[in-house]
Amino acid sequence: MSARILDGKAVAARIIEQLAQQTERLTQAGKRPPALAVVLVGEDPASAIYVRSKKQDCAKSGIRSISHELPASTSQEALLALVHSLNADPEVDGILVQLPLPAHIDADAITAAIDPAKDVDGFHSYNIGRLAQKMPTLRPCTPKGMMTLLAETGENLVGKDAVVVGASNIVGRPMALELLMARCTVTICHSATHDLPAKVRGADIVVAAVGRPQFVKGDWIKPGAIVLDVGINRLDDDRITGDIEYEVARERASWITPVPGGVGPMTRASLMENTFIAAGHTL
Ligand SMILES: Nc1nc(=O)c2c([nH]1)NC[C@@H]1CN(c3ccc(C(=O)N[C@@H](CCC(=O)O)C(=O)O)cc3)C=[N+]21
Ligand SMILES: [Mg+2]
Repeated sequence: MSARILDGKAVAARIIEQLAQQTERLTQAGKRPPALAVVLVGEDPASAIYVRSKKQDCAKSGIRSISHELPASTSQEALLALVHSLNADPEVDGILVQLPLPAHIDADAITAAIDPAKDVDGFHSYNIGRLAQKMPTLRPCTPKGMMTLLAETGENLVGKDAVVVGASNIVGRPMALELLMARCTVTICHSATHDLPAKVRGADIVVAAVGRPQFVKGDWIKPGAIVLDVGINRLDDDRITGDIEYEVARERASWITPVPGGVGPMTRASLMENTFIAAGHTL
């Protein structure tokens, strides 16, 4: 069997097209479009590329993007002051501070300073806590995008065994909470997990979010499993590859996300959706 492809790029384009129609209706009704403040500190080339694509997504969605590009030498106090002013600005609905931040800045303190109602990344403890209590508010973008892709499969998720490989605050943990809310039985694996292959072999749904190329081997995949690959690993020749051994995995999976063109574009589409929600609109 060869897996069906979960085409994140196509699904994301459809979501953004629908948001564009919604903005059109808002502006025709005399309302302002949703506004997203994007804060970039320093010159990390990957971050600069991501921020540029987020601005393009805003343009396509009709969202106003407000860009703040600060030097790498920016102090923690100056960045906190910017966050506080964006929190207080009624023209700003969503705030995204691009990660990673320079080492001299405490990223957790910045995340905590963002008004939870404007936290379109869904990283703030309040938003994570709401998700943990199955009363989600703004949901972390990458997990949210993966849940949208799972819905695209049309499969009933209830009772499925899900294995999340990677336990980060921004992907693995919130993805486990999303899958739990969808009534999967969830196992979170991390660097201290014993016999990872056995855990993955039992999974109906596999999520790989470890940030190491081809870390999850294709022959660990249970035949018929749904496979979601969060990895964006840049190779020496500038191509990108996922966390899963794709060529082998796709011969066993029922559905699989490609890299690129899978989870990444869905993260960005979810960010646009969250900006609408933060602006007080329903989708
Ligand atoms: N505050 C904050 N929020 C984030 O959501 C955030 C962040 N910081 N820092 C960096 C990571 C990474 N991330 C990606 C989003 C989309 C793609 C994406 O669209 N990837 C495309 C293209 C990949 C490429 O060619 O480089 C794809 O997978 O097809 C990748 C990576 C968001 N992040
Ligand atoms: Mg995000």
